[in-house]
Amino acid sequence: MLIGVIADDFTGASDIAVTLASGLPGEGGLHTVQYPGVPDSAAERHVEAGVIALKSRSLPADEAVTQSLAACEWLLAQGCQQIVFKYCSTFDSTDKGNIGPVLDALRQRLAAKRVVVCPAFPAMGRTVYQGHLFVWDKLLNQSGMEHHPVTPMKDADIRRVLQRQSTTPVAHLPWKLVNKGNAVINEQLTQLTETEPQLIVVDALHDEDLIQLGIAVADDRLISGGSAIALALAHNQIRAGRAAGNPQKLAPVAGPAAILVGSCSGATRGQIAEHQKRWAVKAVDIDAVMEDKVTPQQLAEFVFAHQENHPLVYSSGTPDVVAEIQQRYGQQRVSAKLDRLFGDTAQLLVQQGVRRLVVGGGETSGAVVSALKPTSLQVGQEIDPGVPALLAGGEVPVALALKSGNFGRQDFFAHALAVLAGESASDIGN
Ligand SMILES: Nc1ncnc2c1ncn2[C@@H]1O[C@H](COP(=O)(O)OP(=O)(O)O)[C@@H](O)[C@H]1O
Ligand SMILES: O=C(O)[C@@H](O)C(=O)COP(=O)(O)O
Repeated sequence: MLIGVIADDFTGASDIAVTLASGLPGEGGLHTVQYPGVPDSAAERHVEAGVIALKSRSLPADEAVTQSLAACEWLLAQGCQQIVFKYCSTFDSTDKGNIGPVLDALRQRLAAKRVVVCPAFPAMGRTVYQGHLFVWDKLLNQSGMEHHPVTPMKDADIRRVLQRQSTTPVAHLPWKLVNKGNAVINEQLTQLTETEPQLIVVDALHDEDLIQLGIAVADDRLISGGSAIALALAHNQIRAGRAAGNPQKLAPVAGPAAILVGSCSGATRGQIAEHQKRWAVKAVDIDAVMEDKVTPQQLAEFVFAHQENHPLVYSSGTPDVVAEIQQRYGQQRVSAKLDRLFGDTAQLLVQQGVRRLVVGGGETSGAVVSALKPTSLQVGQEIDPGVPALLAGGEVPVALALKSGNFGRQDFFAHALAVLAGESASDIGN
């Protein structure tokens, strides 16, 4: 294994996995496998990039650190020369962690003097300029992320957000220097860290900035960012003659399907509304969930009764509704109950024959995949930016798509089911 990634959630893991598997256009990528949690045995020899998906974004910081260090040890034992810590392109975290504490711990473990921090993902409108994170034309704290149910983002200055979480000094590399290309970036990163280690927030507006940054840090032991930090990482390995850039293909999976959605983002709520115009949709009643009155069996019955209509089950609510529910029951209790319900439902659905599963939301995806317990996920074609088709091996293969809350076209859910089955969008009546 050449490159090892520690991802703080499951959708983020598949986002960076497809970036590594795709590589730069015309060059090919790395043979990439996503692991749900730290594996208890060695990776297969042909794996060039291993992405460990943790559900650490919402854990207390000390637990996130312990899990991230365990992931790092396993990746090092597989031979990785470079470790990437992948967090969200909207830098999802709280003042108590977890990005800063995990970076501090990994930096010490890997004796890294300079660690780049770049959540930019230009394909999805996330750019970093003057140390501030934008989502399209809005500052992060005015983008809707200020209402996130678990990690509300109320400050767009990534330098300030990170410094509140980290004991390592935070520096900044502005775009006017990034724009000069990889040699200048490399030189600047070294200069900034001459006297002491630093976490360096790097501006990036275009994919090309991230490609130049990726080339500049080719020999860094530890780097960090959103998925676009990996744009040039396959290129670095191919250029060094350590990888050949072979494409990866997954066989399509037919059979019963279900869509489970726990993301409350504006994008996801729009996608649910679009889905509802044509297909079968069921909202779960949160009060009933909190009183244990909603069972996986009920949800499975709905799914199997509507197989012809791409059945979708969701818990998602508007910011007002979410705030009210959280006030009544407590955020952690609500999330724990919903995670459990979606995980148990996914398990039952697969037992009863579901072979294609699309999930909306990072935490929700973590709950679903953890309940299914696949040992690894093969990475296939990109369904939409940042969302690949995945294949959970085992006795019965299950095709998965794990959609980040904020990602995906308007008709994502039906489109993803079609792609997993190897159909074109027109086959589902578009
Ligand atoms: N109606 C609701 N009220 C309160 N919390 C909810 C509701 N529906 C889902 N949640 C919780 O909101 C969180 C959404 O996070 P996640 O699944 O990661 O989505 P995203 O990818 O948009 O961040 C989960 O913890 C989920 O359990
Ligand atoms: O970087 C991103 O935006 C995604 O890869 C990601 O981490 C998604 O997290 P969720 O929005 O919680 O699904």
